[in-house]
Amino acid sequence: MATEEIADPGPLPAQMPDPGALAWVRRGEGMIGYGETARHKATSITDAENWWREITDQVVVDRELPGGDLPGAGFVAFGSFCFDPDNSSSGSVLIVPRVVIGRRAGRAWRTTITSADVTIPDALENPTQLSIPAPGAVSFADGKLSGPEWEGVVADAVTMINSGDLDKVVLARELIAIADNPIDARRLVARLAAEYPACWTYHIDGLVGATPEMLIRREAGLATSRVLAGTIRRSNDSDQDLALAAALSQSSKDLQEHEYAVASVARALAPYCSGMNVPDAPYVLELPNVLHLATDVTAVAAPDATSLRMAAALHPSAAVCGTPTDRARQTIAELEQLDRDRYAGPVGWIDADGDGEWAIALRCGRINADDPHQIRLYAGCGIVAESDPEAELAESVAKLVPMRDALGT
Ligand SMILES: C=C(O[C@@H]1C=C(C(=O)O)C=C[C@H]1O)C(=O)O
Repeated sequence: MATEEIADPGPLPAQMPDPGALAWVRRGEGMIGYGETARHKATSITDAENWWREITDQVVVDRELPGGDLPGAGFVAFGSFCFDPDNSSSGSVLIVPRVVIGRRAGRAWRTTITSADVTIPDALENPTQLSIPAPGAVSFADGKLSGPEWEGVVADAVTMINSGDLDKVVLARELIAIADNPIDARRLVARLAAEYPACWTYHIDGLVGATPEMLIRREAGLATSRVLAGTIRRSNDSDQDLALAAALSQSSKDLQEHEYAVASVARALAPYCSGMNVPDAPYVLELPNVLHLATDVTAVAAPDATSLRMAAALHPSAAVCGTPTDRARQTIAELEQLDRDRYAGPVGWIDADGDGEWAIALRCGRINADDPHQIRLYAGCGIVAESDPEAELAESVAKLVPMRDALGT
């Protein structure tokens, strides 16, 4: 394995040489990976962490980035995990690419990772950006449930919350997009990264999206988690958006939903950290399509608490599952009628020191590996006692906008 400093490569999404290339991009920084040195089909996040420890022990480092450590500039794996392996036909994966092109803090690098006798094909050595075909006309079909049927499921959840031991449950729905031409993840990555620079845009093994929610980032011993819960659709008018932001930050329904999510993160993180800071009140995170209540939790990570270990402890947080966790997970399995696949699971990367970023795979879709004309899009909403099914459906529609737009002409 060798890392060298390179001249600024330009926009990272334009560095993806083939539709399978891996991407992790935010505000122009991040990494593109291509080729595959190793792939691990993980049975759980903990299993992935064990595998990663084993292979990092075997790595021979020929060259490191001169002048210090930049997280990610070296041996890395990209990963994507199922939301609930017990209720999915899909699996989780950790991929070590052959080549990584990265940019961070004004520096750019190229890492080459090969196992003993693997040579890097020329096409991967010198990626040339071909013109990427547009998906053409795209039509949308409901998944198992239509919008009104999903509203019925939300109403059932509200009834359960009001009569039982469940406080909050996150219910999701899917939309199937069918395109005239095969859907190329590179085009989606480029568009999402341009439109949603504050989000983490990713592509790993057919799962592509731009998420605003960071489950856990570990960097040089500092752990950070961005918790989101409580959402309002934006208008097209900035004065009205200000009023909406004020309403959101005072809405007791949204504040309660948010509080459940923050408490679940703080509780799960506590055994792995010291000096945790949990702000008293959320701020409003503005995205082009929606406003979210947001809280950034920070803490000092214990030396052996790798980013994957903390992700295993945090997943599933109340932002994507509910409260109490087990009861919410069971309710999702009973009511949702959806294979969440890797939607709402951790997605991100880890380096040899255990630093890394694991976001929650939201605002995303999974390209059908057998038929790349199809992609399944997902969106979910936190349901609490005061939730209104019609408003939740509208919220899910707003959350589908980034992917729908990225697929558009
Ligand atoms: C579940 C999703 O989003 C989550 C649910 C939110 C909510 O209900 O307000 C807000 C952000 C996310 O934590 C999604 O985008 O699919």
